[in-house]
Amino acid sequence: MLRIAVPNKGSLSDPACEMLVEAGYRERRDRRELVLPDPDNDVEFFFLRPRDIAVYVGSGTVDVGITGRDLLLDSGVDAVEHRPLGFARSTFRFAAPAGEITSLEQVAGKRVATSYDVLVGNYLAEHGVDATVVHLDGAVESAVQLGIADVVADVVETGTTLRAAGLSTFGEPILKSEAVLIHPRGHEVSNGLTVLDRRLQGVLVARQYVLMDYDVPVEHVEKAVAITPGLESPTVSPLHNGEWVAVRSMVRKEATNRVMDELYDVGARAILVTSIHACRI
Ligand SMILES: Nc1ncnc2c1ncn2[C@@H]1O[C@H](COP(=O)(O)OP(=O)(O)OP(=O)(O)O)[C@@H](O)[C@H]1O
Ligand SMILES: O=P(O)(O)OC[C@H]1O[C@H](OP(=O)(O)OP(=O)(O)O)[C@H](O)[C@@H]1O
Ligand SMILES: [Mg+2]
Repeated sequence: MLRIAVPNKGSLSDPACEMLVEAGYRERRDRRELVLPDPDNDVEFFFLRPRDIAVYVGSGTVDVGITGRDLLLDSGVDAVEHRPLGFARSTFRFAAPAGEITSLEQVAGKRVATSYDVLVGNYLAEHGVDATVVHLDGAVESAVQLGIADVVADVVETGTTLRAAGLSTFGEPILKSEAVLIHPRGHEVSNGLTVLDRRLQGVLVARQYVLMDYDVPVEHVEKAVAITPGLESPTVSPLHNGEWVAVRSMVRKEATNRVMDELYDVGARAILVTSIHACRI
């Protein structure tokens, strides 16, 4: 039975649970439930603090987990990323009062407040910057105003929290993060993990693609399929009226309207778009 660690709180928790349900796993009914057996799918879920998940996975006490790339790197444990999961996207950045500190070099000798000491300490060391890391549990944006630090290093999504605290980012992002599926380093990939991974990949593809159907005159079919090449190759079916064919293809969701316009321009008609509920690629 595959043991899977899932965040029980915070930004990662709800989208992780939604993704697992979409992938066909059992749903947690009560947020206080910490262990959820799912014998039908031969897995068992453990709901753990997001920051602890890499520690459990690294120690091999659970087989696989969902956490943030930033949390994985900050944990310093022997676990590796198996697949990015496309949610809880953020950057990890330095910030300081607008105009006061504008480059990484200027961080030398300063105090940097963060909840991610290892991540920040490693980054500073790699860039030859000698600074003091001040550990805080959260709400680090207030650290400068309250005088405990000169700079903060934290998760930035929209930047609203930083702006509200009068801080501006500077330097390159330390990291681009998102939720990731992780497993212990050097671990043989089990059949259970392969199935979980394929299911999650199915959810990602179903979210990223739509199915597009259209009719096109035979003489324009090559131009049309060049616009919708699909993953392998589009399906082209005969129509009762032999001068036309029907085409079905997967198209990236964000390109839907551009592709429909282009198809229309080459003579396609009756262009229909449907969402993909589930898939195995
Ligand atoms: N606003 C956000 N947008 C996207 N991802 C975020 C955001 N805030 C935190 N994260 C991600 O969530 C993970 C942090 O987990 P953490 O336990 O700190 O949750 P949290 O969302 O900060 O909740 P809480 O502060 O209530 O515990 C990291 O991977 C981080 O990148
Ligand atoms: O760029 P934004 O869209 O404003 O989002 C980023 C903020 O979200 C998270 O904070 P959270 O609410 O989890 O509080 P915390 O600092 O206590 O973890 C993160 O730590 C940032 O503070
Ligand atoms: Mg937080």
